[in-house]
This record gives sequence, structure tokens and C-alpha cells, in this order.
Amino acid sequence: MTSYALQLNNISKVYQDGDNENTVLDKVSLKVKPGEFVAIVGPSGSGKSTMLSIAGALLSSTEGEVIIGDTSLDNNKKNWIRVRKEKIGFIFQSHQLIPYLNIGDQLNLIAKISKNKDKKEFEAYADELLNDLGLLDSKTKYPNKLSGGEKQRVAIARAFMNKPDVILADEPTASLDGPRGRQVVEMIRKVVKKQNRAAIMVTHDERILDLVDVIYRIENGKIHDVKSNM
Ligand SMILES: Nc1ncnc2c1ncn2[C@@H]1O[C@H](COP(=O)(O)OP(=O)(O)OP(=O)(O)O)[C@@H](O)[C@H]1O
Repeated sequence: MTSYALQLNNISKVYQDGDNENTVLDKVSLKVKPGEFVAIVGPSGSGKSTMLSIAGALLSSTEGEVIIGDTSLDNNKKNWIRVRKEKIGFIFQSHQLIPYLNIGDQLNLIAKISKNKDKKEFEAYADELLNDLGLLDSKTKYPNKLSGGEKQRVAIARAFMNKPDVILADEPTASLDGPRGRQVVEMIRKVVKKQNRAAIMVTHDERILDLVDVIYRIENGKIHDVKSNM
């Protein structure tokens, strides 16, 4: 068993643009341990979302190796679906909750499509997550009755429901004001630490960078660690 939750080894991504090649990522390597909360910053168009998509088995790299937990992503894309379902939790810019399911049922849906069929265990775990995220009283509410910050916290609970090795968050504060955005990132941190999960967050928001353990910057295809708060 490897000691890393996620490893990107010498990842390159080249987009073909007519006759031109656009090398967005140039031999980028990144290792994230369980319990580590990482931020990725960088100018617009520097390849942050591309890197997150490759780490999340949503996009193939041109070169290099992705290892999630102890599973190396090979060329068999059928395995990628299983890896996404079992090993990765996604948090997007907007919450993407299902309007006609109450909060409890949003989480139950993940239990249903997951391999773990122990209903009682899942219900207890969902309650624990909702409690940690300050949402237990909202369990029977529908998304349209929640504030933007609360909805994003439900999206956090949903991302953690399948007990993933890696949480990937793409601009999770983009739709929130400063204080609510900060609270959402505090919540991600809290659950990452409590459950010893790895998390990578792409962000433009400098004000929340004190909440992560390590900050990496992507620029001109290369990645640099700029700061470790550990
Ligand atoms: N499917 C694609 N085909 C061709 N080029 C692409 C494709 N997707 C992204 N690119 C290019 O790759 C580069 C990196 O894009 P990416 O979205 O990863 O950057 P980003 O750092 O996440 O940007 P932002 O901060 O603006 O969201 C950009 O120049 C973009 O135009």
C-alpha cells in the first residue's frame, strides 16, 4: 500500500490547435498524502482545471502516470468509471444539487450507487457528515430552502459520502461571498483532517490560502510549491 492518496508522475497535456500544439502541462508531478489539503493557484488558462480533470479520471493525459490510492489509471476507460465512483469525490463551482431531492436523499443517492450496501451504516455516516457540516437540522429540506453556502456544504457532504481517497474541488468558493466562501473551505478542511482524506482545491481566492497545508502554483506548464503551512 502506497503512502500517497494521489500521485501525478510527469504528466504532460498537449492540446492540438489546428497545426499548432499547445503544451498546457509539461511533465508536472504532484504527490498528495492522506490528510493533506492542497491548493492549486495560477493565472487564468495555466492548466489548473486540466490538471484537476486528469487527476479525477475525467481527461486523459498525453504522457505520464496517474495513481489514485493504489490504483494506476491504465488505458482501460471502463476502470476509470469505477475509480471515479469509488475513489474520488468532486466539489464543483456551483453545488449541482438535485432540486427534487431533500438533503438526506441527495446523500442516500450516493449510498445507492456505491458498492457498500449497508444502509444503516450509510445513514449513520450521512448524519455524522451533516452534523460536522452544521446541516443536521436541514436534512429534510429541499435545496431551494437553503442559502448558497449551505448548498455548497451539502455538496461537500455528498463528495465525502463514498469515503474517497481524494477530494477534488474546482473553485468551490466562486459562487459565494468572502465570509461564506471561507466557511465552506473551513468545512472542507475540517472533514479532510477528521477523516484523513486528501484534497486538492483549485482557487483564485487568495484569502483562503491560510486554510490549506501546501500551495502549488502552475505557470507556463510547470508546477512549483510556493508555500507550506505545515
Ligand atoms: N478541450 C480543449 N481543447 C483545446 N484547448 C483546451 C481545451 N481545454 C483547455 N484548453 C486550453 O488549455 C489551457 C488551460 O486551460 P484550463 O482550463 O486548464 O486553465 P485554468 O488554469 O483552469 O484556467 P481558469 O483559471 O481560467 O479556469 C487554456 O489555454 C485553454 O484554452
